[in-house]
Amino acid sequence: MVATRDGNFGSLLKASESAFKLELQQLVEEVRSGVDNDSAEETQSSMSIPAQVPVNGLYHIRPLPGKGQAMVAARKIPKGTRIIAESPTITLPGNPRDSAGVLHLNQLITSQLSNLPAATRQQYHTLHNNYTAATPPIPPAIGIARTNALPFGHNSLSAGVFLHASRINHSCTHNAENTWNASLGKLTIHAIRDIEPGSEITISYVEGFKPCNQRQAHLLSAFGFRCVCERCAVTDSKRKESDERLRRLVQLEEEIGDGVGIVATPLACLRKAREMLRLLEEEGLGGATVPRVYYDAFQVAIANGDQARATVFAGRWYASRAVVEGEDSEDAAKAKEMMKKPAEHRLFGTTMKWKQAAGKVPSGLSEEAFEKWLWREKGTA
Ligand SMILES: C[S@@+](CC[C@H](N)C(=O)[O-])C[C@H]1O[C@@H](n2cnc3c(N)ncnc32)[C@H](O)[C@@H]1O
Repeated sequence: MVATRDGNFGSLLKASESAFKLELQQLVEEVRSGVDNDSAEETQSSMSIPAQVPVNGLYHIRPLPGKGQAMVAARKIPKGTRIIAESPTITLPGNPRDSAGVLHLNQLITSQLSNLPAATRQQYHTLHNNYTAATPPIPPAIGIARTNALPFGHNSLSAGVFLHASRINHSCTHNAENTWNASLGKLTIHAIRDIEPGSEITISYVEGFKPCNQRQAHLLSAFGFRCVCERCAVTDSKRKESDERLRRLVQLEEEIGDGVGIVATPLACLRKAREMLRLLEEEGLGGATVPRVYYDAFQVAIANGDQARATVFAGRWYASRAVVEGEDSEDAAKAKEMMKKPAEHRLFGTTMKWKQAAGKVPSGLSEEAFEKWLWREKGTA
């Protein structure tokens, strides 16, 4: 069911006790300030109402031992569900942790906060501040921005602080992914695995394929905690295996990304893409890299004139992108277009080495045989 903001607020008012009047007033302002959810059953404030009341029917925000506040699933959240779509409370032109101009940053944040309702301002100041003991001291508004800023997309310089999404803790085996939806102008959080009721909803604070010690160093210096997730709290030999997979993922990503292999050694490129998918699965990383790899495989096929395989890869690119960002994301729309018209891609026919019409996707094959065909294993055309 799609909930409207007014509708949610109206039902909350009816349900409220007078003791919550002030908090509900804060809630009005908070809801107006931009928390939204496509699949929401109800939208409620996590910070101003009792913790046992689920927000949007999907999650609670409540404390967890050793982690401060956390976002916890209120019911089973299937893979691909949009858990939240939220407007930033404040926006920042760059990563506030990189910023040298503390005075300028403080002015930027305080001037945005001063334009917000008092309750939203108050809520901003309840967010976690990991920099209270910094030397030299830094203003709380900046400490909060540094602790809670989430980027507006992969490699984006801009970032924002969010009243709900910024409560999501980190895990290296995160079950949700944060992305910026440019057409909505909102940050979205999607479940990238099924999430059981009562389980914590987590995202990754670490970019790329960093080995365990680098992840730990970053999390400790930027966020002040030691990660004890299932990928970090393992035996030395398991950690070595994991680090080796990550090293190989970095290498494969670089090799595929150089662009030359797509036409010079396309078969090797396809093998590398397939190996990446296998390693990602072994590492339990089901996030935004998966659609990127399928896009690479799509490009290999289409650059060499194979519209049949390109169609299938575009379908997988689309499906995996829709899981992490939703069907309304720009990249999902592009993938959908390529599924229908692969020959319209700019690389189509760079060579016609693998020329094949779109209608030549084989039917009636077993799953195994289909995969062999798709990845051009020996003996398949
Ligand atoms: C963006 S905030 C997340 C919400 C925060 N827990 C709160 O209470 O508002 C980041 C901070 O949460 C805590 N945190 C996040 N992930 C954690 C984890 N896996 N283990 C322990 N603390 C974590 C750290 O204190 C970190 O600086």
